[in-house]
Amino acid sequence: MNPDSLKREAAARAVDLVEPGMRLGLGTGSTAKHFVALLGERVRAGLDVIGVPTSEATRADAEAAGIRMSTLEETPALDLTVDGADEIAPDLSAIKGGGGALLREKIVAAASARMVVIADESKWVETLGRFPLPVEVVPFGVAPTTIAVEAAAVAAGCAGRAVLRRTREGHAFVTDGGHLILDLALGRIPDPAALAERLAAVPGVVEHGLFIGLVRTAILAGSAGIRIETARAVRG
Ligand SMILES: O=C[C@H](O)[C@H](O)[C@H](O)COP(=O)(O)O
Repeated sequence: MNPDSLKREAAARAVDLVEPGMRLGLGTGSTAKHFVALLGERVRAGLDVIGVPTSEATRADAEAAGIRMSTLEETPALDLTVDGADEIAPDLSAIKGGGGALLREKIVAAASARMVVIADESKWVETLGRFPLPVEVVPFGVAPTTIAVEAAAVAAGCAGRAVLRRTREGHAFVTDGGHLILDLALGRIPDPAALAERLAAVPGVVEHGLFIGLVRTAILAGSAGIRIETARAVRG
């Protein structure tokens, strides 16, 4: 099965978790896109749910699929968020933000009683860090912020270059919130919690793509079928 079919399999399993009346956080990326499409099919067949999108791209997809949309202002507490991930470790800590949506994704996930990550099995890793960690920063002072982000990594026991994300056309990539993304290539993150704390303390950093203690369930699709991993204890 090709990776896109696996993503769809994982998304289909997550749709089975949706119950009538649920307030849903809708993730961003190629895997979450399958979830939105499949959810749309259920909605058009009569399922009543409300969705809060994690990006403008997802908002457009969800609206096109016929899903009733809301905002966190109108609906500040959500029942379930289903989103993709760039890497997931055995403790269900994750790296997100490959599509640049990490800030809204984290806000939506934190407002949800439950976060489920859907992915093909290639995203499962023993240790986070092979995927460059996205760090969302304000444009003002991006040069010193970049230096401080690299120093934060060293202080947290890892090291690597932070590179400004660019579009294919060579322009700086700008997030839905009007910020920039630094991709921090570390190879391996021995202590994600320590790195998260260090990055959060850097002036100019808006958010980082380490999701720690947020993911409750990971639905992983592989050639041998679906595997479900559940966090033992999250958020105390
Ligand atoms: O910013 C993007 C998100 O965090 C995505 O959920 C993540 O990059 C995974 O995307 P995909 O399902 O396309 O691999």
